Amino acid sequence: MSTHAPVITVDGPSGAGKGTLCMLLAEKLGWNLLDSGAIYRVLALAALHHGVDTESEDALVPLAAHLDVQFVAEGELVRVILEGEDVSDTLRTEKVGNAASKVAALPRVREALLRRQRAFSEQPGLVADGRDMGTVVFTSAEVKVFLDASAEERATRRMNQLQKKGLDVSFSSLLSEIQERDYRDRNRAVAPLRPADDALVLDSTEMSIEEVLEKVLAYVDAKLK
Ligand SMILES: Nc1ncnc2c1ncn2[C@@H]1O[C@H](COP(=O)(O)OP(=O)(O)O)[C@@H](O)[C@H]1O
Ligand SMILES: Nc1ccn([C@@H]2O[C@H](COP(=O)(O)OP(=O)(O)O)[C@@H](O)[C@H]2O)c(=O)n1
Repeated sequence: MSTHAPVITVDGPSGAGKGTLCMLLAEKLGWNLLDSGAIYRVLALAALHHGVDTESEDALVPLAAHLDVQFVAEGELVRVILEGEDVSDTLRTEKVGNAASKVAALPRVREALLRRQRAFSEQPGLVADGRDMGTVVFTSAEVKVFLDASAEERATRRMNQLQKKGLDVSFSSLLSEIQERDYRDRNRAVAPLRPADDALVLDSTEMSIEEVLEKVLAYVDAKLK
């Protein structure tokens, strides 16, 4: 049995900059990284591939328990392999994000994915990105951050991100998708999106990526001392 590894949790809504911050933190500290949203996305995609209803808890639980997924580090990128197929690009679409937030609202589905997420906690430490990392999955984490930003700023960031990939997207449809997903994530009965009582809450609306990283690194230093 391995000794306890320290954990930093970063929770918050879509587009707040969690993935970016977690990647930079993991790189800087040389720690492992858990993108828990990718696990919910993979499950949603597996359901779509197998024609399983994304609202049927009974059908989704066995799929969640037997998910054949691998996360393969490739330089700075992590490739996601589902049932032998590289699904890294498909996974990031809004369609899959939206389906992920539907499967993620089902209590027994969340339960089935808990162990898989906790298994990422290995030496020398873990940076965990999600919605309930600090409130449910790693409640005794040494450092907890809740990263937020206004919905308009998050939709703008997502639009720029998609445009850089050559995708044509409308701001208004992105904003309403983000608002719909926020509402579902914040109001579900199990593991709703909210800051842990002991989390540092950071509103990044007016902050650059560098400013967010600097502030969080200073907080991590102070907490781990
Ligand atoms: N503080 C920030 N200011 C401006 N853009 C940001 C900031 N943080 C992240 N971004 C950009 O916003 C987009 C969404 O960030 P991401 O890390 O994927 O968010 P999340 O994981 O919370 O959904 C990315 O293109 C990223 O480069
Ligand atoms: N720990 C987590 C992570 C994601 N999720 C769900 O999975 C969806 C996709 O998560 P994500 O982190 O990949 O989404 P983005 O923030 O990248 O848009 C979210 O909208 C949540 O509904 C969750 O319920 N719990």
